[in-house]
Amino acid sequence: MTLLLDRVTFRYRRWERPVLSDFSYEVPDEGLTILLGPNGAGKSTTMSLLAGTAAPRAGRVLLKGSALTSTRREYRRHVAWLPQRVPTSRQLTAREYVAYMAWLKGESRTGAWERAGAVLDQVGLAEQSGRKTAKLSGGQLRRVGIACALAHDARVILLDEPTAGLDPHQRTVFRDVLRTVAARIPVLMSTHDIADLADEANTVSLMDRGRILHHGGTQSFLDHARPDAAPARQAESAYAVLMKLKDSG
Ligand SMILES: Nc1ncnc2c1ncn2[C@@H]1O[C@H](COP(=O)(O)OP(=O)(O)OP(=O)(O)O)[C@@H](O)[C@H]1O
Repeated sequence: MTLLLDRVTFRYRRWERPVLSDFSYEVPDEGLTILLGPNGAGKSTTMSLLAGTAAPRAGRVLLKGSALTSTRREYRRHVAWLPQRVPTSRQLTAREYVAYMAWLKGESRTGAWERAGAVLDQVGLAEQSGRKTAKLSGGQLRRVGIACALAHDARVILLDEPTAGLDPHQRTVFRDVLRTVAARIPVLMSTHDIADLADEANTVSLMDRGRILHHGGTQSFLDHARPDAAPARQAESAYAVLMKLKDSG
C-alpha cells in the first residue's frame, strides 16, 4: 500500500504564500509513523491532503499508483482519517455515530453496528456508548473520533493529534490500541507528545515550514539527541537538535 503526495503545492484561500510548495511525502507502508513539527509547520495540511479532504493546487495525491481524483469514493474507504476537530452529530449516541460513519465507509448496517460496539470498547468508551455525543467531554469525543477511524477496514489510518485532551490513563489506553492497530495497518499520526510516543514509532518524520527536515527510522532520529540527554528526554533532545541544525543551516 503506497500513499503519497507527489510534488504538491497547496495554499489556503486568500493566502498568497503556499503552505506547501513542490512538496513530496510518502507514508511508510507499515507500522507507526509519527509526524512532528512546531505549530504551523504544515502537519495538518499534509494530513488533510493525504486524507483527500483538501485538494492540491498542483501535484498529485496517490494511493497505490492511482490518482485520488479518479477514485474518490474508493479512496475515502481505504483511508481512515481523524481530523484535529472531531465532527459529531450531537443528536446521535456515541455508538450510533460511530456506526453511521462506518456505514458511510461501506460497512453493512449490522456490520457497522457490531463494529461500533467493538471499537468503542477498545477505546474504553463501552459505558458511554449509549450517551448522546453532545453530553460527552472533549477527551471522550476525541476517543469517539479514534473509534470512527478504527471502525472500517481501512488500508491506512491518519490521525491528527489524537492524544490532545486525553488524560494520562487514556493516553496509556490509546497507546495500547495504537500498538495493536499499527501492527496490522500503517498509521501516520501527528503529535506534540514526542516523549510519550517516540518509543512506539517505527518511523519519525519532522517537518517545519512546509519542509521535511528528517524522515527515517526512530533510532536514526534518536541518534541526533545530545549525548548527555537522559534516556527519557532523548526524543525531545533530538527534536531540539534537528530544529537548531535547520536554523544554523
Ligand atoms: N484554514 C486555514 N486558513 C488559512 N490558513 C491556514 C488554515 N489552516 C492552517 N493555516 C495556515 O497554514 C499553515 C500550516 O498550518 P497547519 O495547521 O498545517 O500546521 P500544523 O503543523 O498542523 O500546526 P499545529 O501543530 O498548530 O496543529 C499555518 O501557517 C497556518 O496558519
